[in-house]
Amino acid sequence: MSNLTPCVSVQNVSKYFGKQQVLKEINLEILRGEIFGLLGPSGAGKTTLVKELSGLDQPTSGENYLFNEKMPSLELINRIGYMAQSDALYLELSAKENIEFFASLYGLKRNKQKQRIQEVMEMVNLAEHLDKLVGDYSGGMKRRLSLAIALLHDPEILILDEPTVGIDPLLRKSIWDSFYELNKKGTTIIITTHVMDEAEKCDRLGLMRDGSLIAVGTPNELKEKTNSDTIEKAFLVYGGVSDEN
Ligand SMILES: Nc1ncnc2c1ncn2[C@@H]1O[C@H](COP(=O)(O)OP(=O)(O)OP(=O)(O)O)[C@@H](O)[C@H]1O
Repeated sequence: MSNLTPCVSVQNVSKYFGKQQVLKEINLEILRGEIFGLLGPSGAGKTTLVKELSGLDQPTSGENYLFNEKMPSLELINRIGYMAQSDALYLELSAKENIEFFASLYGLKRNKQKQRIQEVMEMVNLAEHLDKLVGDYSGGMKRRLSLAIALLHDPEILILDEPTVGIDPLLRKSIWDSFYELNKKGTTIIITTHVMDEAEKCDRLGLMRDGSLIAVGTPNELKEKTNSDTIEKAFLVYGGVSDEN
């Protein structure tokens, strides 16, 4: 649960790719210790926004701050864990070699590496598959390995771009259990999704459409304010689409 101190502040952020405006004057604060979900259809701008928060891209105008530091900031790299939508893994190497590579990038000390790698691989249920070539992993296994890599350095903010795509419901539940576990220990989690049941698991949600943040609140607030019994219906109301016809 959050302690009401913002750790992320998005201030008047707009982003253009050529002439296309994909983020439209976004203002948002994410609190320390919360699980914050960005929900919206494909193309809404979720990935663009989380990439900026991870320091991988920059706004055309406006500013993003993490821990009061303007992004992108090299100094913050070790405090952020980012899991991209597509896996950035070396298919011709084993999972162990992949994860060791990232552990060295993060500067994890040799004696700590082994223990930490074991911990995160157990968390995502892959400890038995450490020596397998990643090229032989299934899609879901690759997602889980990417998640393990994002967790390696025990980041204070974990930014996850559709982390459970291609993962079966049972494993999705166990991965969400790990998120809750990390969150209990104080990790702030920012997650993009277009899965409604996943949105319900977040402390607060930001609803995005066509580059705009159209509403922010707890799942219950969003439903109550729109007289809706589901987040999906609330989304339609905020988006200006009535579902009654
Ligand atoms: N590097 C880029 N160059 C040009 N256009 C881009 C680039 N990255 C994203 N876009 C465009 O920006 C818009 C928003 O894309 P973005 O990936 O942020 O959406 P999203 O909400 O994450 O969608 P999805 O759920 O499909 O990942 C899309 O129209 C996309 O085509």
